[in-house]
Amino acid sequence: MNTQTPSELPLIDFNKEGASQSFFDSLRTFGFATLVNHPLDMVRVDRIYTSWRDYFAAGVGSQFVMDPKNQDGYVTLEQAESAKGQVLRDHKEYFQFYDWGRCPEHLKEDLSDHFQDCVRFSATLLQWVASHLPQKVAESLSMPLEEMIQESAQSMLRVLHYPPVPDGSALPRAAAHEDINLLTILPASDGPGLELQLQDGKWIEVVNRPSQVVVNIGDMLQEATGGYLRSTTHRVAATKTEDLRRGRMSLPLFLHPRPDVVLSDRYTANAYLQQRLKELDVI
Ligand SMILES: O=C(O)CCC(=O)C(=O)O
Ligand SMILES: [Fe+2]
Repeated sequence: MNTQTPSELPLIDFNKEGASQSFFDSLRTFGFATLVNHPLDMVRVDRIYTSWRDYFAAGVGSQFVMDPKNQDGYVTLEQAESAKGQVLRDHKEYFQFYDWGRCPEHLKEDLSDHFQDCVRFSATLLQWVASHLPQKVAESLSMPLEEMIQESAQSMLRVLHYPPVPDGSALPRAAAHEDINLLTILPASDGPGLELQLQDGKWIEVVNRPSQVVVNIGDMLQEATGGYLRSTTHRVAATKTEDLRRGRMSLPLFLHPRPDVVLSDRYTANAYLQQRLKELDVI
């Protein structure tokens, strides 16, 4: 029997019979799954990239600077997080959008519509995950997975801009890290660079197809399933100079449970999040 992990992510058709099983298997093997024919509007995603690229280029007004208490708003290159254990900051700027949070009026409709679509889509994906968990793991959950996100004000959409990296510089775009949340919904970026780490330590490319959406497991889902579903280390690491000379946009939706949701004997979602934000030095 070949027990080696395959080295390429399968491309899963969201509407095909058996999609939920393929999705689950891919998450279990890679911590990542790639879907096509999904319900997200990719024309809108492209529009978001174009309008936000212009918005960042023009300079973000001080009224939108990130508020450390609420976490909504714009984070500058100088304030950007560094991945856990890293010294260098990631070379990125971003805007953290919550459905209750601040947003420039002319950019709000697309962002808000995309946010709502992602949350609806995620509920289906969480049902898919739940339907394939071994009984013992399913029974250990404090509540059904899709209930954990109902009425959650914590889910966050991040409009990310990685500016061109100067030739010869070693600035990381996004250094190796794991996501904190339950699931991350990542529609295709406008350029390559995303890589994930297999369990044997090898890095593989997450091929960037314009129509796809990538879904990955975050640490909270790992915690809630007692490690049955693992959150996978990933990074944005363009290696070609021509890619680094170009900026890059991406739009991850970090799906969070309500703060009071019990993830495990050790953590509520809120206790977990506060601990991780402290480690990242953002609070
Ligand atoms: O930009 C990307 O493609 C991925 C970003 C990412 O992993 C993150 O922001 O957590
Ligand atoms: Fe990530």
